[in-house]
Amino acid sequence: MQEVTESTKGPILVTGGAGYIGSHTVKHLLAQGEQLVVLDNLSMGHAEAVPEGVTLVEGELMDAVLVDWLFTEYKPEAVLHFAASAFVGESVDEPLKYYKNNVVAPLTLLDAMKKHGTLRIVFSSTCATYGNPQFVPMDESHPQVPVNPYGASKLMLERVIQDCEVAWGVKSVFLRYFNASGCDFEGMIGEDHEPESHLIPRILMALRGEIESMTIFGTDYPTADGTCIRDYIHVNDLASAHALALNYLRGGGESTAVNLGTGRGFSVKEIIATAESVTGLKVPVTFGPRRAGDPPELVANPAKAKSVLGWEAQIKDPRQHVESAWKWMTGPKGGRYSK
Ligand SMILES: NC(=O)c1ccc[n+]([C@@H]2O[C@H](COP(=O)([O-])OP(=O)(O)OC[C@H]3O[C@@H](n4cnc5c(N)ncnc54)[C@H](O)[C@@H]3O)[C@@H](O)[C@H]2O)c1
Ligand SMILES: O=c1ccn([C@@H]2O[C@H](COP(=O)(O)OP(=O)(O)O[C@H]3O[C@H](CO)[C@H](O)[C@H](O)[C@H]3O)[C@@H](O)[C@H]2O)c(=O)[nH]1
Repeated sequence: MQEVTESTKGPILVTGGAGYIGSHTVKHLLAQGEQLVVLDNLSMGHAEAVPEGVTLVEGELMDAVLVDWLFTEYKPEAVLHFAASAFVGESVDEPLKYYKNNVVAPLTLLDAMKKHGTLRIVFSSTCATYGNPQFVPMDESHPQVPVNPYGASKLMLERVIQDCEVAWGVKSVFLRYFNASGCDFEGMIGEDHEPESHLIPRILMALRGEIESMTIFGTDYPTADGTCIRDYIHVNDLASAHALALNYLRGGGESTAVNLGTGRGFSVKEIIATAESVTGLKVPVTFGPRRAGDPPELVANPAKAKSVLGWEAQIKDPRQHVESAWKWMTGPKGGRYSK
């Protein structure tokens, strides 16, 4: 591996850097002295989530002229590609939105990378590419048979990037995140989706009376308490994985795919109990049917991330996930950006 020094670090293009995971990663990379430019159409992201010192270009990934200009202007040496539509349930109802935004739009990005000779990409993939578990914990060799359009769209882009490597040499790290959760511990950036469909924010919104109750989607899964099990990975752990993946590629690492999870699963009911314990408040709960597209259990085997990238989750206790999300929601911004 080649050594990465300050002089070998060039600018990084971060698509979707104004979003939830992107903005936490931008904060982390900025603190490491990286030069960053964010492209985000602010469909889900927030200008306020992008820190001072980072250029935000508000625009559309699908806009070939804009994306070409970005590469000419900033000459990025690598791309962190977060921009996507990312709700499993919505993808079942609106598959075309997912195939357009998660497969078609990034082709513009890859075209520009090819044209400008940018040969490194870290791609936000997902455990949703695996589908229903054939064994748990799931390692990267688990068959990829997605059970929702979101997972299918992410798997398609993995394949597209692999084909581009054969054709013109782009090197990639596919980071297959499990369930991103929690917020930065300072409480000044966090998760603010409209609408919000993720479990922990929905629980906390119910606690704050922002919604009447939170609905548990399915209590008849083949799990100990009948609710779905997920591996909740703290957003700051995801941020540090991106820094390591970037330096791995800079050091000449071969293309690879790694799971990002803790290796431990928690049921929906266990997360609700954790939120009640952290806040001392009772969550108003209703019971609903299963949500289409939800596998019963998704838990990572994260061993490869450790051996290849030297990464391991540091924030494994779900209490810390809930505490940091609660801090964001009850902090000065009240869990919402002003713009
Ligand atoms: N949240 C999770 O649990 C999770 C798990 C696995 C993978 N991922 C992946 O991680 C990435 C980030 O997820 P997130 O939770 O931060 O989502 P997010 O919606 O908060 O962030 C995505 C960002 O991309 C921007 N964007 C979307 N389409 C765009 C386009 N066409 N042009 C320009 N900008 C665009 C949005 O405005 C938003 O700021 C996504 O690719 C998602 O699929 C998320
Ligand atoms: O109000 C709610 C919200 C969620 N859930 C349940 O909580 C679990 C987690 O759901 P989330 O919506 O928080 O997360 P998903 O597992 O659907 O999806 C997230 O993680 C995936 C990987 O598992 C994807 O990559 C995706 O981008 C990301 O949104 C699921 O069993 C879901 O059915 C509820 O019971 N009630």
